[in-house]
Amino acid sequence: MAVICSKAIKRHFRSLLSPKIYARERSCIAIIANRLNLSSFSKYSSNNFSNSAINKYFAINSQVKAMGALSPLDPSSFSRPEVAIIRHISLILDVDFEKKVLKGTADLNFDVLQATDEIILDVNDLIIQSIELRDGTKLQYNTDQHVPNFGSKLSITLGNQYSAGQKLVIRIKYRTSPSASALQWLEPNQTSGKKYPYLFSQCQPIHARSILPCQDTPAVKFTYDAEVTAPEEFTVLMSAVRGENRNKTTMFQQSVPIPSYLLAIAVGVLEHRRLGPRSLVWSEKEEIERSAWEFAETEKYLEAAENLCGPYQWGQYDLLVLPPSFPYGGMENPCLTFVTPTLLAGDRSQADVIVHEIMHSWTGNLVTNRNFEHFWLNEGFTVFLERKVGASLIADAAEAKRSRDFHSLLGLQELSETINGHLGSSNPLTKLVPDLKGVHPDDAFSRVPYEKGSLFLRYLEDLVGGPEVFDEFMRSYLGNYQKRSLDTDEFKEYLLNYFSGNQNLTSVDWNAWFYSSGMPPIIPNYDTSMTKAVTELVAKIFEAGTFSYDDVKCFTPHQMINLLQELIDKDALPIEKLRSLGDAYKVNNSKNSEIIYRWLRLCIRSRDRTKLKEVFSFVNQQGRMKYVRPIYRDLYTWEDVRQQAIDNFLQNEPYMMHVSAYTLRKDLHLSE
Ligand SMILES: CC/C=C\C/C=C\C[C@@H](O)/C=C/C=C/C=C\[C@@H](O)CCCC(=O)O
Ligand SMILES: [Zn+2]
Repeated sequence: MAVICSKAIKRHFRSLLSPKIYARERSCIAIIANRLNLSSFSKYSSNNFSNSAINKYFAINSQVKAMGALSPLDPSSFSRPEVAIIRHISLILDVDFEKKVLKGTADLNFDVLQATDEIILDVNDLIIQSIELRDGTKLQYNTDQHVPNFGSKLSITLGNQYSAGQKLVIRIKYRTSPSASALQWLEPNQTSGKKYPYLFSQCQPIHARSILPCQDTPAVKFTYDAEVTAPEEFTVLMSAVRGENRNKTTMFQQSVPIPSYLLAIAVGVLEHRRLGPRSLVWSEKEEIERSAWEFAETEKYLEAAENLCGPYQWGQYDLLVLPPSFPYGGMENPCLTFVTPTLLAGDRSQADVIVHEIMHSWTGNLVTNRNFEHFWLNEGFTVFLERKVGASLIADAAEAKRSRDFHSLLGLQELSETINGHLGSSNPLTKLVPDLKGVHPDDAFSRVPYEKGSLFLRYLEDLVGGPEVFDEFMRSYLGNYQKRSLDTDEFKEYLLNYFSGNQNLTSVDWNAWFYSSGMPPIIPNYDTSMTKAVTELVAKIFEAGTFSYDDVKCFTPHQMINLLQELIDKDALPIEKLRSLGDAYKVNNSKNSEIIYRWLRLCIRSRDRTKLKEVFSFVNQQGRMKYVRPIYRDLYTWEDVRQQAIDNFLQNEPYMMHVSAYTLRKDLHLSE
């Protein structure tokens, strides 16, 4: 159908345009023809092909032309690192809370790899003031048409031909825009102290280009230093080792090469407490004691991680507890993990998020996906290692194995909800390695790379002989690819070479694992002893009408999560039954956000209107997308409250981070 459609569209344009224009636009028409679906085509092929349709064609045309400039190596970047690659960036930033802008000077240090007289970078929403060489020679530059969400291609003319092997430093003076997609500028009333504003960034996947002109692809890794000036009362933190602070200016140094998505900055009125020899926890004063208690075991996790993966290479490992609008559980910014305050459960039950972020110090941060189609190499490996390290903290070997398998089963449960519930099993975004041409990585984000990826590694581990051999392989892989980026094919080749005598690997259907949509082709034989009690209780819940705290009093917080998630996957319970379950199992007054989130979803599913106030207050008080997005999607399916959900979103949108507003608009069908 696609071929017929594409040929028909080409024929149609040929009949409409003059031969001269058709010849000029031919290659663009071919791209458009391959991208448009049949329903869009019918708009173009209607008999009264109006002026507005022609205008629309030219608008699409120039956008497709601009998108055609995206790199063949990374579908999310315009840059051309194969020509000249950034090795180091020196940044000078001035934080202006009044105007909500960063004023910056970036010295980009390149190694030229191919003869060239041009450098191409990614920018989004930046105001460029000047571009010059180190000797002050001004350079000409051009910013191409803006492609929504991808930004623009910035082409810099060097004036002279540079040859392979030469070094080149380009100085760019610029300003960010108040709407920079990587930055959230918080008003004082969005902070705990309510007195000072706050700034934080989220560059993953492709938002660094809204903070500085760069090669915004994880194929490129660079070291950086920075000098950041902010008003007196504020502390500036970055994804780097913090140096001295003089005259409102703080110095930073990151001497391990990082991809652009790991650049990070936070500026607020902050306090800190020591957690261990290489760790501080930072937050506003109001959260600092709770944070220091919740994350007190950080050094223990770091040591367990080092036992598995080798020495921690980043020097410092600090935590920053952000204001509630931070959109993720955690972000693995090097030297300084960013975390949501929803982790402050008061029982250390969300320590797995900290272990996850620590494991990124090896997988993701040292060994990095080449582009976001291979995101599973970051996240699947990290989840896999997180569960190994989590288990290694349990003294009893049999219990450790049971616990590892239990957490894998929880992951499988989330994967199943994502694939069978939310995305649909034929959705191409359920492939382990999706095609991201024309797809923004934020639109592709789901649990799939995390859980399908880690499950695949567990399948391989079982196949090659278990943890003893596979742990050795992991260390070899990490050593080989550290400070580099790779793709899925390179991983496969490395594994097959490493285990070259192992016949079991001949049975792996690589194509199915990497490129089939839906659930994984094979599910490992996990130990179900910790889910058994939950499965039995679920059966009882659907039969019995009465509940007692005795049913769950021996459950760990994660078994409680397992139970609620099981109920989410089943038919909605009648309201009265759900209410008495909530009272008996004391979920109504839980402090654990993982439990509250699932409980509120169950209440929505049972259409309990009396819980709506609590539901809206939960989504308005914190912005962790893992919670907020499924709740809004559930509310959208409840027709009677759909408009209320949309109104609530629109009212709160101005206080959300870019990525939250962007994805929620789609979840609520307010944008495509
Ligand atoms: C195949 C997937 C394709 C693209 C995804 C690439 C980037 C995803 C982008 O949207 C950014 C993700 C950032 C994630 C940061 C932290 C997460 O690990 C948090 C997980 C959810 C949570 O616990 O809140
Ligand atoms: Zn992660």
